[in-house]
Amino acid sequence: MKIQSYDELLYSKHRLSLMLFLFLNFATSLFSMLRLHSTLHIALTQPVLLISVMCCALLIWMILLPQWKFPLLNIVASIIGLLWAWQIYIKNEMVFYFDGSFLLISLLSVFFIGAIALGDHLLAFCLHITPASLTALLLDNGHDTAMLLFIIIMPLIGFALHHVMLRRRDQFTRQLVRQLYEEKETLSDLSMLDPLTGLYNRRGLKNRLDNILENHSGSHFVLLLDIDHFKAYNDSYGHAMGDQALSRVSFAIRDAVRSRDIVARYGGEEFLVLLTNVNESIARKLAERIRECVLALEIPHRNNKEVSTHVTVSAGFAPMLADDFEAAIANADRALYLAKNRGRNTILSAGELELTSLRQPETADSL
Ligand SMILES: Nc1nc2c(ncn2[C@@H]2O[C@H](COP(=O)(O)OP(=O)(O)OP(=O)(O)O)[C@@H](O)[C@H]2O)c(=O)[nH]1
Repeated sequence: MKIQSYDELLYSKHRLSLMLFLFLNFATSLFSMLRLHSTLHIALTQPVLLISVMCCALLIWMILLPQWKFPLLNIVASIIGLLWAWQIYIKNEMVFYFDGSFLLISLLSVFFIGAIALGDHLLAFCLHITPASLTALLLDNGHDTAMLLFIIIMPLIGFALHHVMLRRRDQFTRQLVRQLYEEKETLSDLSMLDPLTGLYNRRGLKNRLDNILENHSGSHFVLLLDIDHFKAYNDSYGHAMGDQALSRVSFAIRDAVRSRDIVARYGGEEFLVLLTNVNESIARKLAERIRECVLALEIPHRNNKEVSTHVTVSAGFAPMLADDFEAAIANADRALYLAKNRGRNTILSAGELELTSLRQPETADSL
């Protein structure tokens, strides 16, 4: 789960709270109307009518437009709180004998709705209960002030504590989600790297390639490099020294190219460099620079005598035409094969390969 989806979860909780709040107020207002008619035979009061119409309209709106964002909880809570305060004021005038119980019951019903629907929303809860609480305290004229204050203050303390706990839990969950997400990213990054050389592996290369093909439309070249006589190197210096040589060569390759080029370990002692936004002459210069840098490492290689006394690489490169990566690799591989045949420590392009194959029939004709 990402932070965004956690926020979406919180938002849907917020939306449900608002819907429950509207429903409870709508039901209470209807109940209040029915009682007024049946027992006291008094006409409908304006605040109750407004509450029922407003709640009903908002509920229908929310049901019909589920995708609509409704950051309305605080506003709706304060408006309905004011309307209930108005209703308490009007109804208080109609109560014949004042014994304080009407105010207590009215206040309790306002708190009851707030407690059920706004338990997780301290501000909305306070906005909802404040008008009714102040109205009840004013109308009470000091008769039952202690009882009213008790009814007001106790839930407030409870909700404030509950709110602090919720905030902590929320912070903890956010931190946990963020941490898990970062760890997932790290693991995903690691799964794209070759542990010995720190270069991209095939998976990482594929990932970067997709990215490049999506965002850069320039001309790209694929360069395949292979360490010369590496089997012989392993045989005479041992596998551990072979690993060290591989690691040093990979650093040299990374250093020789530009930061925007993608360097990957493509096979055991084979490397692939994706040269982005280059023409053939720059691609050749970069390949040549790699060859020189590897040679300049001066890693002794006594079984490479026909080429050098140090570790060398051969390379073949080819343009990536029409974003066809596989075709470019196949062409670069053929050029690499020919570079090996031409004595190693050599660089050849796919273009030169074609020229060579064109010249061969000519040579045959002249013979
Ligand atoms: N030390 C070490 N050796 C490796 C690793 N991966 C591949 N190799 C060795 O690289 C050698 C590749 O040998 P070959 O494919 O025969 O090619 P080569 O000896 O380099 O000869 P040419 O490519 O024709 O110059 C094999 O001996 C593999 O064991 C590795 O991670 N560490």
